[in-house]
Amino acid sequence: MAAVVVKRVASSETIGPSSKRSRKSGGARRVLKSLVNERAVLLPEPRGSPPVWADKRQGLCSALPYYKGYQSGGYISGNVLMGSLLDGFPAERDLVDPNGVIIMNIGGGRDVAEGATSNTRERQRDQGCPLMLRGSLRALSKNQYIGIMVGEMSPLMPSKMPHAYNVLDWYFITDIWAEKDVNGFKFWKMKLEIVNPENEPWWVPAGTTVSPSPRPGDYEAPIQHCEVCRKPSKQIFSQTWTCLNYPCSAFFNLGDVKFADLKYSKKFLKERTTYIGKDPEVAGGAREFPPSLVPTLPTIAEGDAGTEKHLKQGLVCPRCFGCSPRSHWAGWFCDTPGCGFKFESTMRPIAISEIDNSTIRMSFENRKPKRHEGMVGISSSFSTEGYEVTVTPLLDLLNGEPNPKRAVGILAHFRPSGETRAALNGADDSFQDLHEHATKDDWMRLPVRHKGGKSEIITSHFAQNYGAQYKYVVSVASKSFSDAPDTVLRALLRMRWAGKQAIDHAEKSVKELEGNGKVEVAQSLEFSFVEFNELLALGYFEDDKINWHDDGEDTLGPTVATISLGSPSTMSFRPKLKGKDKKGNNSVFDLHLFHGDIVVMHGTDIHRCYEHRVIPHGKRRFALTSRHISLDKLDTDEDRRLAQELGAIPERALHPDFLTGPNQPTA
Ligand SMILES: O=C(O)CCC(=O)C(=O)O
Ligand SMILES: [Fe+2]
Repeated sequence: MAAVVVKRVASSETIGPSSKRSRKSGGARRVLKSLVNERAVLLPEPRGSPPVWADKRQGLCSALPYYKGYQSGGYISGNVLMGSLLDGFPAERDLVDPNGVIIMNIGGGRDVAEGATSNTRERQRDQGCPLMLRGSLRALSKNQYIGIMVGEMSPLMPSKMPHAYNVLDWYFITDIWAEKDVNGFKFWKMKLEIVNPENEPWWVPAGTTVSPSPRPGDYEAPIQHCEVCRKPSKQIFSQTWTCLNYPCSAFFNLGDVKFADLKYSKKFLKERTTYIGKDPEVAGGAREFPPSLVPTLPTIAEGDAGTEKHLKQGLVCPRCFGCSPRSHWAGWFCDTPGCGFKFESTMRPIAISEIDNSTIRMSFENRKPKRHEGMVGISSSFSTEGYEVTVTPLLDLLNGEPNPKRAVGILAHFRPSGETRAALNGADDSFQDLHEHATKDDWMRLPVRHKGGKSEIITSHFAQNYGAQYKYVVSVASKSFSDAPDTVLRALLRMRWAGKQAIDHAEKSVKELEGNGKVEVAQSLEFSFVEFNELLALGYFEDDKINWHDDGEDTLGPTVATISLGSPSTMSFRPKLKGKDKKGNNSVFDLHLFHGDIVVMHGTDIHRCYEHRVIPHGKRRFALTSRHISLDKLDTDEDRRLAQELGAIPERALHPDFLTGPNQPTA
C-alpha cells in the first residue's frame, strides 16, 4: 500500500449542531492552551485512572450515549441534560470537590476575550444558554443522572488529566440558582452531587487520602423567605443570605459584601442528598438508576443489515476504556496505540428490491430535482447498450454569474434498464459483492480536518482507493488494480466505456448547438477521453453523505465518472461563490441517482465553477468513482513509477469474457 499526502480540503460532513457561543477565537484558545500547559507540568499524577476516556472529541461523542456535545459543553436529549464537559476557563467559585460535589456554570464558563488571561476575563453580557438552562432545570426536576467529563484544559482538577477527555462519574443536580457579577451581568449556576457517594475519586493526586464525605442530614443550608417576593432561597454564601429569585427586585442584593469576596458556605457545600433514582415518569414506570459508565458493545439487532445508522456509533474499548469512532467498515477497532481490540461486525446482503422498488422510486421522484435554467445548457438524450443517457452542458461562471452560452463541461447521466442491472456482473451483482470487499479491503473513514489532533474530524463515508494514488481530500492509501476485486475492475471498465460514449455524444450534440449559435464551447473543453487509471470506492451507511466539494485537483484529467449502487441519492451542483454567499445549499442542478446509474463529468473547468455533493437516502450505498491521474503532473519520478504500477490493468481483466454483460469495453 502506498501512502498519499493530503492536498485538498473539502467541506466535510456536519457532525453536530454548531454553537457560535462555545467557539473560542484562535488567539484566546492559544492563551488558554499555554496556561494549561504551564499548569500541567506542575501537577501531580492522579491516583487512579478514568473509567472511560478519549483523546479525540469525535470518539467521545460517538461512543458515549450520555455525551454527544460535539461543540458545546453540555449534551441535551429530550430537553434533559444528560452529560456535561468541564473544560477551559471555569467561572467564579466553580469547583470539583473530592467529597462528591461539583459546582459549575450552566452553559459554560466565562466568555473568552481576545488576549485574555484567566484573571482578566470579564463577562460582556448576561450569560447562559436558554437550552442548557431548560435542560438543567428539567434534569433537576426529573432527577436525571448526568455523566460528567473533564477536559485536559480544565484548571479545576488537582492532578494532571491523563487524556484530552476524562469521565469522572455519574452526578445529579441538587440546586440551580442565578448570580449577578460586579457589572450586573447575570449567570446561572448549579450544584451537582455524586450519585454513588461510595465511589472514590480516581482523580485526586497519587498518595492522597480523601476524608469521608458528610452524610445526608449531617449539614443543612438554612432557608429564608425574601421580604419582597416572599419566595424561599437557601443561604448559599458564608457571608450573607440573599434572595436568589432572579426577577425579584431584591435579587442578589449583597449589602456590604463584595462580589469578589463571596464564598459558598460550609453548610451548603457539605449538604448531601440521597439519590433516589430517575423520576418514574421519564424512566418508564419505575425509578431508574444509572447503568455502567462503560457502555456495552454495540449490538446488531435481528433484522439489521449491518449498515444502519445506529451501527455508526463508536466504541468504548472493554480492554483499555478508550473511546473510538467506528472508522472501519469491518467493525469496531480500538484506536488506542498498542491496544488492538477489535469487534468485527456482521453484514447481511440487502435485497435490491428493498433499496430500489417502485415505491421508493416514486417517493423519490416526487421531490423534483432542481434545474436552474440559466445555469445549464440544453440537454440531449440518446440510448446505448442498455442505458438511456442524458447529456447536459454546464455553463461557465464568472464570480457566480453564468455566461449564458459558454459550456465549460458536460454532465452525462446513464440510466440502465432493469435488464441491464440484473445481467451477469451488472449493477445488482456488484452491489451484492461490494459489502464483503469493503470488509476484506478494510474501507475506512479518514481524517478531513485537524488530523491527529483532539478535534480531528473523519469523513462520514468509508473509503478505499484502487489503482494510481489519488491526492484525495484525505490521506488515503491505494491498492493496485492487480490486487483489486474483479467487481472493482469491471466497474472501471464500464466507466471507461461510459466516459468514451458520453464524450463522443457530447461532441456531436454540443457542436450542433454551437453550429446553431446556441452554445459556445469554452477553450478549455476538449472532446477527447483520457483513460482512467484510478478508482475511489466509497461506502455509505444510512444517513451518510459527501458534502460540497469539487474534484478539481491539478493532477487530474478532464473526466470523472461515478457508478452509483444501492440507495437512491441526490447529486447536486452549486456555483462556487466567495464569502458569505457561499453559505446555504443553493443547488442549481440536481440529479436523482438510482441503483446502477453512471454519471460522467467532463471538463476540468466544471470544478473551477461548481461544487457538488451527494446525499443518499437509504441503508447502504456504494459510489465507485474513476479518474485519470496525469503522470506528468506528479511530483517525482518515484510517484510516476508507482502510479503506473498501481494503475496497470491486470491481464485477467483484459480477457474478452471478463466483462460479461451488455457492455464490452470498446477500447
Ligand atoms: O458518492 C458519489 O456519488 C460521489 C462521490 C464523489 O463526489 C467523489 O468521490 O468525489
Ligand atoms: Fe466528487
